[in-house]
Amino acid sequence: MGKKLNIGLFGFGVVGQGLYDISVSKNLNFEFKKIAIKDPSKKRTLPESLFTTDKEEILNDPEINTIIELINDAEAAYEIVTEALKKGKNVVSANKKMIAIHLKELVAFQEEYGTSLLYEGSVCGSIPIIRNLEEYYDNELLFAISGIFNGSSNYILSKVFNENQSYDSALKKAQDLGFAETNPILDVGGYDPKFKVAIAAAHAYGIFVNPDDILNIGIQNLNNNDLKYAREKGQKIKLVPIAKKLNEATVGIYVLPKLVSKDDFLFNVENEYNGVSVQAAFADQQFFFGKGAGGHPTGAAVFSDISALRYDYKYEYKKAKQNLGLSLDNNVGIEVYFRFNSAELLKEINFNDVSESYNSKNYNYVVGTLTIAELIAKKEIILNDGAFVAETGKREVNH
Ligand SMILES: NC(=O)C1=CN([C@@H]2O[C@H](COP(=O)(O)OP(=O)(O)OC[C@H]3O[C@@H](n4cnc5c(N)ncnc54)[C@H](OP(=O)(O)O)[C@@H]3O)[C@@H](O)[C@H]2O)C=CC1
Ligand SMILES: N[C@@H](CC=O)C(=O)O
Repeated sequence: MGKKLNIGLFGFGVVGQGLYDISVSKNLNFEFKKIAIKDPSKKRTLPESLFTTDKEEILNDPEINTIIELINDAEAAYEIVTEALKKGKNVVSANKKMIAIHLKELVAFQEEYGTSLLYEGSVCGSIPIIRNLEEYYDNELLFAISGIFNGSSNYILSKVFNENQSYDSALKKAQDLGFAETNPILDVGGYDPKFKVAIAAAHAYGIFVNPDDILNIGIQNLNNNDLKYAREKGQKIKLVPIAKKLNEATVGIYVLPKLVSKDDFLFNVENEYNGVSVQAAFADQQFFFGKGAGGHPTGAAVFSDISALRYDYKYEYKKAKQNLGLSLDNNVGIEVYFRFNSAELLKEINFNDVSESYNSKNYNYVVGTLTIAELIAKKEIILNDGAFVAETGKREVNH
């Protein structure tokens, strides 16, 4: 049955409540001793005596040996998680922003204080990708890991593409269903999948990358012309993060919308579902599919981490310990569909070549190749123009 866990839970929102619902369905020898929340005036589904707004009441309780951090504030989460690890408490978190920004330091804290931090729910909700990267692919050379890592933006894309709903109403539904981050620009702007791919890259390649160095352009400027372009080509638009090995020394990591064809597994990943494609040297391509957002799917991943802590499970960061010496390189060439409003913007963008160009009063685009570094340099003016960029995925461009 494993050792008894006395749990201090932080956060009783979508995921916290989802976790609680799951926990009452099975006796795993753990108990929620206290739950920290922010707003004491909110109505709760559990007795008031279980709740506190004082984090120290939990962190200083010697009986509480396990902290589950499920709050919607990355900075406060960092304080809670580091204090818990330093006090010898094991932690489960689903806070991808906090983990991606601080991962290197969090690994060091685990080693220094002999504690364990697990975060399966932080990457692609219910899909057990971190444990698979850690345990199953520990000795496998990985060429790439990519897919759909954000439930909200995929939900929006499904609704606008398949059901002709408006972008705004689809976003509102994703928020109402509890899929979206408190600030939804994290979802639609590609920040959330960037945090997730940065975490996955640490386990796939042993590199700890500052998320600020990774390109993220999302679906925030998508319009009907972009949808029409994809439909005419029999394709769909998906928001796709990728981490891919470029050579013996470098890895390319970025998040961009992508035009995907019927023969791509991602084509049929709809709504809040996520899909993770792993391209490995010997196993070849493998595909993981499951719900990427929502209280119960994410709660299930958190529940599995809690269960693993009963047996003192820790990530070993095996790829990082292999000292592969890999680093991020943004000098990656890609082909993009680039729809823009102002001709001035196009003049600012350094394309290596342009294979297709269309101009009319209300719709202008080019298809051409450029580097991720160029998109990073011009990201602000691209977004301010209302331009939309999507990788075509058709041409492998040498870098
Ligand atoms: N929703 C999803 O599908 C998924 C979410 N995640 C991640 O899980 C985490 C939680 O998300 P979610 O449940 O959706 O968020 P919610 O907004 O639904 O809930 C957040 C909870 O955190 C509490 N809270 C906020 N600040 C503090 C604080 N300083 N101390 C104590 N409690 C605090 C809130 O309290 P109060 O109730 O008083 O407002 C609330 O109960 C986030 O990191 C998110 O990115 C990960 C995967 C999927
Ligand atoms: N906002 C996130 C929640 C899960 O990580 C998403 O939509 O995927």
